Amino acid sequence: MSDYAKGLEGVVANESALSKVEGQEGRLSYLGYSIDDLVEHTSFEEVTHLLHRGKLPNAAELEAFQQELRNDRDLPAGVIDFLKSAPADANPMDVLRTAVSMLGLYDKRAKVGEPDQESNRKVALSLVAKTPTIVAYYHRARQGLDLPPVRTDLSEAGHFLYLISGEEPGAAATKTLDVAYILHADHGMNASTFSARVTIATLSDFYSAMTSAIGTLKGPLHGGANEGVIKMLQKIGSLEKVDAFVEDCLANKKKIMGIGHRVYKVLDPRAPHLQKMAVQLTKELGETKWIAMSERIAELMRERKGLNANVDFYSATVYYSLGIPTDLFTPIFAISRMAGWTAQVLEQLEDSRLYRPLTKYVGPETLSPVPPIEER
Ligand SMILES: CC(=O)SCCNC(=O)CCNC(=O)[C@H](O)C(C)(C)COP(=O)(O)OP(=O)(O)OC[C@H]1O[C@@H](n2cnc3c(N)ncnc32)[C@H](O)[C@@H]1OP(=O)(O)O
Ligand SMILES: O=C([O-])CC(=O)C(=O)O
Repeated sequence: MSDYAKGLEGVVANESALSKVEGQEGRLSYLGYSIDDLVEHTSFEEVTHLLHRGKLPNAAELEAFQQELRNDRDLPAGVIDFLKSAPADANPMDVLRTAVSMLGLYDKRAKVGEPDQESNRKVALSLVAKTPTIVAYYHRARQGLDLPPVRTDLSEAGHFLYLISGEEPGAAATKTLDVAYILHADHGMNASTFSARVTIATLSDFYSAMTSAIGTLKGPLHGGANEGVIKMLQKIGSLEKVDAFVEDCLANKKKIMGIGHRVYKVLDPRAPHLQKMAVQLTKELGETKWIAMSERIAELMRERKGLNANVDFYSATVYYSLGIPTDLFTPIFAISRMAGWTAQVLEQLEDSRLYRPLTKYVGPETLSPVPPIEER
C-alpha cells in the first residue's frame, strides 16, 4: 500500500453534472437519464444535445441540432490532402490525432487564453461532426478509394457506415452503431477526459485538448482495449483453447483485454447492451464461436479474479460483426466519445482551475556538486 493515490485512484478532482458512474452498483447515467433508458428511447444526436446543451431536445430542437451537425461534416482541403498522403499502414488513431490537431490550424476560432464559450460551443459541435469524416476518409484513402462528398440526409451512425463502405447501410446496422455511440458517449473522469480537461485548464485551445484526449484513448489499457479483444479472440482461435489461454495469462500476470475497470467493481452497465447485440449479430453471421469464447473468458475471470467485462469486451465483437476493420474500433470509440470530451471541456471552462497534483519525491535527498564532464 503506498501512502499516496497511485494513478490518482479514488481522488475527486472536479465536479461534473454530465455523467454519473456508480462503480459499486454498476450504473451509468447522463444528466439524470439512465443509459438503459437512453438506448431505448433516444439517438446519439439526442444524447449529444443532452451533453452539450444540458437537456434532451424537443422535436424542433433536435431537427435544428441535427442539421447543424450535418452541415459541418466537410473537412478543410488541407486536412483532406493530409488524409490522402498519410501512410497507408498508419495507425488510424495516429491519423485521427494528427488530423484533429490540423483542424485547429484551419479554424480561426481556435484561441488560447480567456475562453469564448459561444464560439467554443460551435467548435465542439464541429469536432463531433468532422471526426467521423476524418476516420472514414482515411480508411477509404488508404485503400486507394475515392472520397465521396459528405451527405446531409443520414444520421451520424448511418453516415459513418455509408462513408466507410460507399453504400447506404441497413436500418439494423445503423441502429446497432447508434446504440454503441450512445453507450460510449461519456464516462466521468476517465483517462482521456482527464487529459482533455488538464489541457484545456491551462487555457490552451479546444483542438489541443481533443488531441490530448485522442492520444490517451489510444492506449490498450483504455479505448485501445477493444482492438485488443478481437486480436486476443483470433489468437486463441477456438473455445477449447480458452481455459489454457486464461490460465497462462493469470500465471504470467498478463492482462486480459476488455476485463477489469478502475471504477466498476461489478459488471460495467454498458456491457450487457453490447453483449446482447454481439449475441444477435454473431448468430446472424453464423460465427457464434466468438461470443462463446468471450462468455467463457468472462466466466473464468469472474471466478478466478472477481473481475468483470468492461465496455470494450463486447463492443469488439459488435464492430467485428458489422464488418468493421479491427483498427477502426478505437477510432469509433473516439467518434462517440468526442461528444463527451467536448461537453466536458465546455464544462471545465465554466469554472476552471489548473490541474496540478503533486509527486512524492523519491530521488537523492543530499545535493551533490556537479562534477566536471571529464570526471563523470
Ligand atoms: C474504456 C475503458 O477504458 S475500460 C478499460 C479498458 N482496458 C482494458 O480492458 C485493459 C485490461 N484491464 C486493465 O488493464 C485494468 O483492469 C484497468 C487498466 C482497466 C484498471 O486498472 P487498475 O484499476 O489500475 O487495476 P490494476 O491494473 O492495478 O489491477 C488490479 C488487479 O487486478 C488484476 N487485473 C486487472 N485487470 C486485469 C485483466 N484485464 N486481466 C488480468 N488481471 C487483471 C491486476 O493484475 C491486479 O492483480 P493483483 O492485485 O493480483 O496484482
Ligand atoms: O472510466 C474509465 O476509466 C474508462 C471507461 O470505462 C470509459 O472511458 O468509458
